[in-house]
Amino acid sequence: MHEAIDCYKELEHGSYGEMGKPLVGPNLWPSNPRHFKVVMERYIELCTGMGFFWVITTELSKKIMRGIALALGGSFNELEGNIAGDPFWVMRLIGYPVISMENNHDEPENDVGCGAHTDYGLLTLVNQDENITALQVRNHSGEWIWAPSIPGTFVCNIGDMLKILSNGLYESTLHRVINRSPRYRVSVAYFYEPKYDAVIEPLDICVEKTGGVKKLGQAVYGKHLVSKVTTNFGY
Ligand SMILES: O=C(O)CCC(=O)C(=O)O
Ligand SMILES: [Fe+2]
Repeated sequence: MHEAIDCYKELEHGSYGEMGKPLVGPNLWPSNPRHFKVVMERYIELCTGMGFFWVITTELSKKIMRGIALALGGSFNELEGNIAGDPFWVMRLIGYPVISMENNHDEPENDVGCGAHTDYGLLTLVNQDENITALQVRNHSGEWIWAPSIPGTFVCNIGDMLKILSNGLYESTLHRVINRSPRYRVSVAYFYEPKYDAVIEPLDICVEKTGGVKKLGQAVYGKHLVSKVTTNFGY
């Protein structure tokens, strides 16, 4: 079980037609604490790198994507333009309550804070609560391994869209959260995504590296997002 505040890049009326409709309108920022909106917008700006020229910004996700583009054998801006020239983003502030032992067995109840899933977009930067190890990722051998928090770092997850672009060279890693600690755990997950209407398909350079055959079909990012979100939160 978990509780979360989700914020999405706000779309304007009419942008991206029918596909954009679920994301039209402003985020409902809590008024308490008072500076919450300002702080979160700055955090998002630092992660996205879309600040105005007079505002210092780190361009963190863009720089990581440039490193990935070079590592895949492309030009530094291979993943920009029609792919992520105008990136979409999602931000989740997540709280994982302390588990309950109310069933009078020694087995904890509701200890799965977030079920096994892959992230939808390009890259996720997870800022974890220090001193609570709760995030697990599944490795190649199918084992769940813990991803402990390392102070001053993010855990970076590859998303479904980067798996397609790389023709499967990169895996969108399955992960889940199990909070068995006696403390409420908080994490801040920032999702760096393609352009909302980007048509994502394997890059030629990656197809060449993987035997010349496209192993994965194309996807329209916005449609993938909406279908995942509406099935994940089906209430
Ligand atoms: O809380 C975490 O460490 C991970 C959260 C997560 O995987 C997600 O929100 O997609
Ligand atoms: Fe995730």
